[in-house]
Amino acid sequence: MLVLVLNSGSSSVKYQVRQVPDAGDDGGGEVVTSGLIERIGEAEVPDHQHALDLLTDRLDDELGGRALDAVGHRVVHGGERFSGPVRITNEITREIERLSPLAPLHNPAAVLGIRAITHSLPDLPQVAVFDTAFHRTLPEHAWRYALPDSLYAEHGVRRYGFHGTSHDLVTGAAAAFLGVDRGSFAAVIAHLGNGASVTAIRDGVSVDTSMGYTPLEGLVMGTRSGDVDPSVITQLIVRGKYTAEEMDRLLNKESGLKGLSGKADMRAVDEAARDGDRNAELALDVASYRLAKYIGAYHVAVGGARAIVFTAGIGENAAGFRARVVGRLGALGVTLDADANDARAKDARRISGQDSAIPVLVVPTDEERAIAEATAALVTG
Ligand SMILES: Nc1ncnc2c1ncn2[C@@H]1O[C@H](COP(=O)(O)OP(=O)(O)O)[C@@H](O)[C@H]1O
Ligand SMILES: CC(=O)OP(=O)(O)O
Ligand SMILES: [Mg+2]
Repeated sequence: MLVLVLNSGSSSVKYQVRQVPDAGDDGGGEVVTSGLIERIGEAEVPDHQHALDLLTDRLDDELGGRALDAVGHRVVHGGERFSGPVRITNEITREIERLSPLAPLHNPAAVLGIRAITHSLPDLPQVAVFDTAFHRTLPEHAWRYALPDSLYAEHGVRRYGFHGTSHDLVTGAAAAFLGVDRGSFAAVIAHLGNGASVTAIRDGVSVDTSMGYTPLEGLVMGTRSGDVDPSVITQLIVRGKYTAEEMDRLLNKESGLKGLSGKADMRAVDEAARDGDRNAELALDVASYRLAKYIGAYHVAVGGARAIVFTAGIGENAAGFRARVVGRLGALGVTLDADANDARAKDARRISGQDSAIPVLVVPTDEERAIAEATAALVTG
C-alpha cells in the first residue's frame, strides 16, 4: 500500500511516501520519495498553504503517475479523546482544530494539511496519528497538576505529553536491542529534536513525561524554555512589561538554546562552544543539567531503569551533548564509552562503558515509518 505521511511542524512540513508491505510480507517497506519544506513564514514560503501547494506540485512529479492509497498525518495534540490512530472524518478534523490552542505551533498546520488532501483527493482514506496517544497510560499522580480541580474539569488542564509515536517506537526498539521482553521493560527515553521530551517507561508503557498541557514544559529546547517558575510570566504581564501574546512568543520561539546563546540549532551551538563562546557553553550546561535531573527523577519513577536511551536529531547525532549528560549521571553508576559515543553509526548501539550500572543506548527514531505503518494497518484492518 502506497502511503503519504505528512509531519506538519511549526515552520516546516516533512513528507514521505512509503510502500508499506501487506501483513505477512517480509521486509520493512521502501521509501518511494521524501522531502522537507522549511522556513515557512519567510519570503519564499509565506505560510503553510503555500507549503502545501509546493508539496502537491513536487509529489505529482516525484510519484510519476503512481496513485496513493492513503495519507497518514502526524497530529501533535489529541487531547483526552484519542488513545490510538483514527480514520479522519469531518468531525475528527473539527476536533483536531478545537485542540489548536493547546498546540498552537502544530495542530493548525495539521488541519490545513488534512483539508488540502480532502479538497484535492476526497476519496483517499486519511488517518490521524497522535503524539499524545502513547501517554494515555500516565497514572493520575503524574498527569495532575496541583491546581484546583476546576482547571481540569472545566478547562482540560492536565499533562498530556507529546512525541508519543517516537517514544513508543524507540521503547520497542530498545527492548529488542537488549533482548528483553517489552512488557517488563523499564527505561528512560530522551527524544531530543527541535522539540525535546523525556519519558519514563515502566512495563513497556509511558508512566511520566516531561512535556505537559502543551509542548512547552520540561527540557531546554531549540527555542522553547521548558520549565520556568510560572510567576516569571504572571509578574512580567502584571507589571505591563509584556502582553500575554508577547510572553507566549518569548517562551516558545525566543527561549531555550536560542534565548541563552542566540542560536537554536544544536550544531551551531556546539560549534560556537568549541570556539570558546561563553553563552553557547552556558546553554549546553543548562540543557544537559536539566536533562540529567529528569533522568534521575525518572529512574525513580520507573523503579530502576534498565536502559537510558537517546533518540532524534540531537540524541542520535550530538555526541558532545550526550557526553555532557552522561557525565552528570555518575551517582547512578552510569559510565560512558567515549569511543562508542563518538563513533558514527545509523543503527541502535550501546555507548556506555562495560562497567556502567545502566546501559546507555542510541536508538534511531522514525516517526514517518511508524505513522505509515499505523495508517496502513487502520485502512486495511
Ligand atoms: N550531526 C549533528 N550534530 C549535532 N546536532 C545535530 C546533528 N544533526 C542534527 N542535529 C540537531 O538535531 C536537531 C533537529 O532534530 P530533529 O529531530 O530533526 O528535529 P525536529 O524533527 O523536531 O525538527 C537540531 O538541533 C540539529 O542541530
Ligand atoms: C511536540 C513537539 O514539540 O514536536 P516537534 O519536536 O516536532 O516540534
Ligand atoms: Mg520532531
